[in-house]
Amino acid sequence: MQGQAFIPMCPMTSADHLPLTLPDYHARAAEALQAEHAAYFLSGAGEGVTMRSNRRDFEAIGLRPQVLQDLRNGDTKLTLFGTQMAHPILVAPFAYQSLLDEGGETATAQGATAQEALMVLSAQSSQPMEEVRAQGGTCDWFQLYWQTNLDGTLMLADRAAKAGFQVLVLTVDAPVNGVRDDEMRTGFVLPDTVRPVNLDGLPQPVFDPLSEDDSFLFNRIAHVLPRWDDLRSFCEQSPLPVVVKGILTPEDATRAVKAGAAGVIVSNHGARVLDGAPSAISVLPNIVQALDGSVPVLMDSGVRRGSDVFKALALGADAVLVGRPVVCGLAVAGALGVSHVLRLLRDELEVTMALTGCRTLADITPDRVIPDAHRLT
Ligand SMILES: Cc1cc2nc3c(=O)[nH]c(=O)nc-3n(C[C@H](O)[C@H](O)[C@H](O)COP(=O)(O)O)c2cc1C
Ligand SMILES: CCCCCCC(=O)C(=O)O
Repeated sequence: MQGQAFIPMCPMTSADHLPLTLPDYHARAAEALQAEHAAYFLSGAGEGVTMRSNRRDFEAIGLRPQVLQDLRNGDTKLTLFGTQMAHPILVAPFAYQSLLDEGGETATAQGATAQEALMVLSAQSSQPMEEVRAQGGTCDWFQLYWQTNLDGTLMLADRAAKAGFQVLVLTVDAPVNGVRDDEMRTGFVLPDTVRPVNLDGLPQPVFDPLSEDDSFLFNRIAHVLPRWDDLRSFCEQSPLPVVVKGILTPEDATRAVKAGAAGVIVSNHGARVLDGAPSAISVLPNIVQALDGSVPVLMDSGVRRGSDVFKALALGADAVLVGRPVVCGLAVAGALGVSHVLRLLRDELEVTMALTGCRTLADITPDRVIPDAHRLT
């Protein structure tokens, strides 16, 4: 053997190796999913303008190293709504998880629990909320959309409270689906085996089949869409604190808090709704400033590395949520994949903290980042 090159029996190509990074998970998921499922889970609205901004604007933010800091006894802990959490990375609510892995939302909850990551269950879950909760663990928040009227929305909220969820997330940025070019091209439809089971029995909007209105949306759907007064009534009567998800301007953030929101999530829904909307990270600082510490501010959309978590925290977020990374973890390796992507994000956050001299989350202040790194010399 001496002097001979070692030739492995089974040479590993880049596609063969175990997924080691989040981009590996993304590549594997894109390859493994049927085209129409990849379109639903991985692509965004329109031509992907907002999708690209979500990444570009994170990448434009630089990090300021800090050396020789005392990092002993550091941690990534925080408290949100009275609950202590090991780190600030939450699993975003996303629909129809059984399309990705037969374990569905339960598998995601297991992976999240293994990493002490709080999970937000989507109302569009493919498994009953009680079954997912029955696993125990960290699936403690429930996300819902407005359900036609206040009674329907409260019905779902009361059921979530009875199931033991602790916080409700009301998503307000998708009163209608975005225009999803890729879904249209691939013809995505839900198969008969997967449906939003938690919505069974809730009021459905009644449309007049004989109406001659020429705009289906404005004339026949708008009357069941929520307005600010509805948010106020819901916050007043909700059995649990309500966090409003899908805020992109300081005006809407302030209005949501005035209406009773216990927190807001700055988000463009992972670029799935309004193509052309700004990235969440670019609007975060102004929203944080407008709310001035009155309620917790979370953010999502485009978080792909632990350093992105760090950047969002430096710009004022209390915590972040991740969607696609968990989608990919679940699609590639079920609960184990979810756990692995969350571990990678946690580790990267810790490494970023160490290299910027931050011992705790409180040390991650705005001066640790360079907002527009490309313009600075
Ligand atoms: C396939 C898919 C389904 C989603 N379903 C929901 C949902 O049911 N409710 C909701 O509030 N947000 C939903 N979202 C948006 C996520 O909660 C989150 O805002 C977004 O994924 C964050 O962006 P990221 O994927 O870039 O991390 C969904 C996202 C994806 C990718
Ligand atoms: C009217 C919007 C329902 C969408 C449910 C799932 C979701 O939020 C998504 O992004 O897809």
